[in-house]
Amino acid sequence: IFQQYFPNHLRISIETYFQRFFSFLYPYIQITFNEFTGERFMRSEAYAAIETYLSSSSSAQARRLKAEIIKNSQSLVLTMDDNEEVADEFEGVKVWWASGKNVSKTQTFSFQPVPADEKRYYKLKFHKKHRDFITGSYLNHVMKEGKAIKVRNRQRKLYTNSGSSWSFVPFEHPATFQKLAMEPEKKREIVNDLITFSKAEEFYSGVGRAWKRGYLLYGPPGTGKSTTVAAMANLLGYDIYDLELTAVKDNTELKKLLIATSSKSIIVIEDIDCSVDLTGQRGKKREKKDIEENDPVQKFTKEESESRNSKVTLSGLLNFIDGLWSACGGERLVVFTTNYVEKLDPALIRRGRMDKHIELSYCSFEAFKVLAKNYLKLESHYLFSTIHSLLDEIKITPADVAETLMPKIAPVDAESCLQDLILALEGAKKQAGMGEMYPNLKVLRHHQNPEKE
Ligand SMILES: Nc1ncnc2c1ncn2[C@@H]1O[C@H](COP(=O)(O)OP(=O)(O)OP(=O)(O)O)[C@@H](O)[C@H]1O
Ligand SMILES: [Mg+2]
Repeated sequence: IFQQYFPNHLRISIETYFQRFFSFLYPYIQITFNEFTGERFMRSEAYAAIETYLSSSSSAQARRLKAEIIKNSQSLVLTMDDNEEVADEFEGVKVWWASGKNVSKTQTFSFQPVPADEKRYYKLKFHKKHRDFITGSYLNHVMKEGKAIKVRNRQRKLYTNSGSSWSFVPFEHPATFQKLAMEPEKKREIVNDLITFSKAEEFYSGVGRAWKRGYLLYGPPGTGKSTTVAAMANLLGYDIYDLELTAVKDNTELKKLLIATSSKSIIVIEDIDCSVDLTGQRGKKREKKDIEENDPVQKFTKEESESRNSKVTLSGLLNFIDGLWSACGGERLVVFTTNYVEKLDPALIRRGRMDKHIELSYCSFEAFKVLAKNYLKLESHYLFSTIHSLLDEIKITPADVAETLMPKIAPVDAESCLQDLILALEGAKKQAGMGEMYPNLKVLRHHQNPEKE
């Protein structure tokens, strides 16, 4: 009726006045965040951040939810369904979020049903007196929090290098510091160091250093070096880049790999002493240093040609650790593990490159108690005192202790496991004694049955 009886120009001005009048009375402001903006196939970053941000409050408030599987089919995430509304409060200001979708049918002729083109959006509604606060601090908070939740929820990855690129599998190692057999004091120190590092972005930029930290884990085989790396990744929620140096062609490829790593990650080089020929390279490095003092240009060309036709060198590795870091931002840990710390070049492990040196050693009684609790659910036992005095005398790795404590029959018989451990320790003690008496005698290890010896 309105369209029929009012002339066109009158209709437009009535509509405009009506809208003005309405917005004068209506005290709220709305902002729409569309899922797709501009390029049809680029999902809006803001929309994704809002979706994750709202997933926590919406699962408590909304009546209709959408479920989605993330983390490699392991956990469900709930977000609000279309046309739902949830309220949120930030620093005492209340806002409302509503979800919705616009459906536009595509006009193509086909016998098969064409899926409708759905455009989802979130609408934010707030009182107009909070305009500056909402468009400033509140939306910043939403974006930041949304991204942080996404990082927490993501499936973490374990990368390995193949050629000059990384390939990955989901990282699902269950190791935690809680379960790690180590003196409590040392454990606390490492955990504090890691957490301080992960929160120290401002400190690092304040003192003008790249946000990275180097750890050197050393100790005999089976003392938990690799397990500690996994526990570090789990504690901080980082990805792991397991760098196999022997598979890297040259220094250039090493740099390429480095640049391709992401922020919030641990770059591990296991058994660093076996990866590069450090003694050989040290000689070369000295020679190079002499040249450098005499003729910098000649030194440069020599290094260039060396890096092009040889394998990874010590100097390449050193550049890898500190040369390029400042260029690619973000937090990173570099971890080296080795069985022979004394074999390493001092240049490689000086402070500033490897900031923290952690020795992982044979199993102490404190460490044993953690293992007994993990494997046998034992807090105390009358055999503990015997084990305590044996552990003070005998060097045995946590891996060997863990092996004796592994349940071999069901139901678990804790006492027989502890007896096994005592036998193993006594066997080792006997061996050590024989070794002292006959230093040239090679004794085979029979942990389970020392009588055989
Ligand atoms: N400190 C520890 N706490 C708990 N478990 C441990 C510890 N040390 C070793 N283990 C157990 O022993 C096994 C071997 O440990 P891990 O691979 O971490 O040793 P490693 O020090 O990396 O040895 P390698 O030098 O041979 O690489 C692990 O599966 C783990 O279960
Ligand atoms: Mg290891």
